[in-house]
Formats: sequence, C-alpha cells, structure tokens
Amino acid sequence: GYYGQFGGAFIPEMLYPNVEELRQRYLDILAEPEFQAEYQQLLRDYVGRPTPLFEAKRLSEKYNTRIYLKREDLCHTGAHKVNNTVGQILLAKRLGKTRIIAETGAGQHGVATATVCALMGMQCIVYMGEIDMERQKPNVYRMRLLGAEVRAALSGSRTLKDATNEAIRDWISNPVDTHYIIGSVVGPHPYPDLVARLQAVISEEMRKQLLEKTGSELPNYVVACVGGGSNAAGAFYHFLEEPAVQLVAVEAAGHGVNSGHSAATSVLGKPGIIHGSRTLLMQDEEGQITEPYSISAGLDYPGIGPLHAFLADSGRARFISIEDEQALRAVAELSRLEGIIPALETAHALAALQQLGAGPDDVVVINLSGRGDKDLETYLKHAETL
Ligand SMILES: CC/C=C(/N=C/c1c(COP(=O)(O)O)cnc(C)c1O)C(=O)O
Repeated sequence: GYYGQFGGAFIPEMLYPNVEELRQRYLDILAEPEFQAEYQQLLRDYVGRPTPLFEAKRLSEKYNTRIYLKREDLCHTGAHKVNNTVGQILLAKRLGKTRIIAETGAGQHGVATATVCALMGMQCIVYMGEIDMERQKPNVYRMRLLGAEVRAALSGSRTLKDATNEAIRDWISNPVDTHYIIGSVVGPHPYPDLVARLQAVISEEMRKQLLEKTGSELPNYVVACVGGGSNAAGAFYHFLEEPAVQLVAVEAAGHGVNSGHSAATSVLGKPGIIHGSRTLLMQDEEGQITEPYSISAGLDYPGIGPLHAFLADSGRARFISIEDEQALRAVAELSRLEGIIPALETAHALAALQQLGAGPDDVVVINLSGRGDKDLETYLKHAETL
C-alpha cells in the first residue's frame, strides 16, 4: 500500500482489526462478477454514468485552446463522490456491516453516503465540522432529508480534518457492525487504493470519449482540483502511465501560500502521518497539524492523499495553487460563458486555465467535480467579485 515513500497504514492498535479485514478482502470483493454487475448497473441506472465529456466552445475560444469538461457535476447528488460511495456500500454489505459512518467537509460526500444508505436501507451517521455545517448548510438539510444523522465535530478547527478525527473515534468504538466510508484517497491502506479504483471510471470513460471526439484517447492536459485527491485520482488513473499527458493538480492557496491562511499542502506540507497515512501534511516543528484555510470546505484539508504526495515528489504531476478570489472569478466565468455553475472546489481547477499555457492545438480536459448549488450563499456574499 505504498506510493514511493508515501502511504501505508499507521493506525492505532484498536483500529487494526477493521482495517486489516478490509485490506484482506477488498480486492477479491471488487473482482467478484456479482459485485461488478451490481456496481456497474448502479453507476449506469442510479448515478447516471457515463457522464458527458462536454466541449466548452466559448471557454475554448477565450483561452485559445480546446477545452473539454468531464461532467461529474451531473452525477446523481451533484458531484463525483457517489462513484466511491456506491462501491463502498456494496463492499460494506458483503462484509456484513449494518451501520455506516462518514466524514464530510463540503457535504457532498456526506450527501453521497446518506444517499446510498437510503438506497440500501442502512443506518447512516455523518460527522461534519461545525464551521462546514454553516457554510454548506444546504447539504446538511439534504443529509437529514435522506435519513442520515449529522453530528457536529466541535474539536480543533471544526472543519474536515476534525470531522475525520471524530469518524475515526466512532469507528474505534464500533468496530464490528460499522463500515467507515472514507470520502477521499486518504487514510490507511487500503483506502487510498480502494477509493482511487472506485473513481477510476472517470478516466476510463474520458479515454473512450476523447477517441470519439478528437481521434486520440490521450489529451495534452488533464486538470483536477485536489482536496484529499479523489476526483483527481479518478481523472488521472488511466493516464498515469501515459507520459504525453500532463497531469495538473490544483490546490487551494486560500489567501495565498505565504499568507498563513492556505491549504496548498504540496507547497506547505512536509512528510508526516495524518489519519493513518504517511503523506505530506501542513505541520509545525513538533509535527502537530497546522490549521489550513480555504474558502472551499472540500479543499480545506491540511493533508493530501499519498498518491498525490508521490506525484508531487516524483514530478509526474504539475501542482498549481489557486487563491479564493481566483476561484470565485472562475465561477462567474464558467457560469456566464457556458451556463454551468460549478462548485467552489471545482472552480479552483477552472482558474488554472489562466496559467496552464495550453496552445491552440492542445486538448485540455478539466474534471468538473461538482455543481455549485451548495455554494450559492457564498456566491451571494461575494456578488461584487462574481
Ligand atoms: C471527503 C471530504 C471532501 C468533500 N468534498 C470534496 C470535494 C472536492 C475535493 O475532494 P477530492 O476530490 O477528494 O480531492 C472536489 N470537488 C467537490 C465538488 C467536492 O465536494 C466532501 O465532504 O464533500
């Protein structure tokens, strides 16, 4: 479970039985024909896959290159998170679990978890930082409407990191009947690999769609925002071994990487352990996690998945960081040029177009990870920028 020096499972002894059971069984279960049949059927008929690869003509004109948007915002629940939760709920059923817990920041993973729990008739408890419950309120209402219990994480900075801590604490206390559906490519092995595999359908579809539309399966650039890194892992997965494809990971610079209010982990992070994984994380000289900041809850995380730590360390991916204001301007730009209102997290990937350097013959695919409904209050507050 390693990506170079990163990854592994550095977990407290009390968590070992749960994680070890998962490690021993996940690959076999994912390979079962019955699992794949049910998983593919739900992706098709419930999630609504394949998602479109949409040629954004006016955006392409503005940046004088060829831009395609992979429409994960059109998945059921409004973001890519459901690709992962559908797979993990089927896995949990096969492990005989009856109770599901999850962490959430933007609330999209929480909604995607509550959604599949309703579908499968399983108990659902979602941990969410008190700060995030305020700035992603629509998703709190959605989770409760879907029958989930939303528990406020009041510790630490009361955002995604703290919700993750509370979920881990719950799992340690409820090891036998509970499966923890982690929402990104973070946490102890096998989670980063499991979630990447469940999101890989994104780049599997991209290759086929690109062949139809451009005559080649390979784009010049694939661009995705990175919080923990799951939508990027899915968008990059089937291009990792294709050196001609430039992988561009976009992080949240918040108020600027040197402002003291940032979540650009690949720039500010150092190797360490967070949530059971050895990766890059923002920490002080004693190794205590320093508080991140981003206007977007889903990118407001002091760590990064070990896959992305490896991609940064090895130079396989190019890392760009985008400030709050740049992301907000990108929301307005996509809305007015293509009639699509993106999520704040997704807007960071769109803002990278300004500095990508793509030429008129290049093909750029941007992973449109989610829609902006959950962020409308924030967009209203920043109406002057928009
Ligand atoms: C699992 C915690 C992250 C959440 N969301 C992260 C997120 C992200 C960043 O998460 P990753 O893809 O895992 O890097 C990108 N786009 C949208 C629309 C998101 O909602 C959440 O709780 O919904």
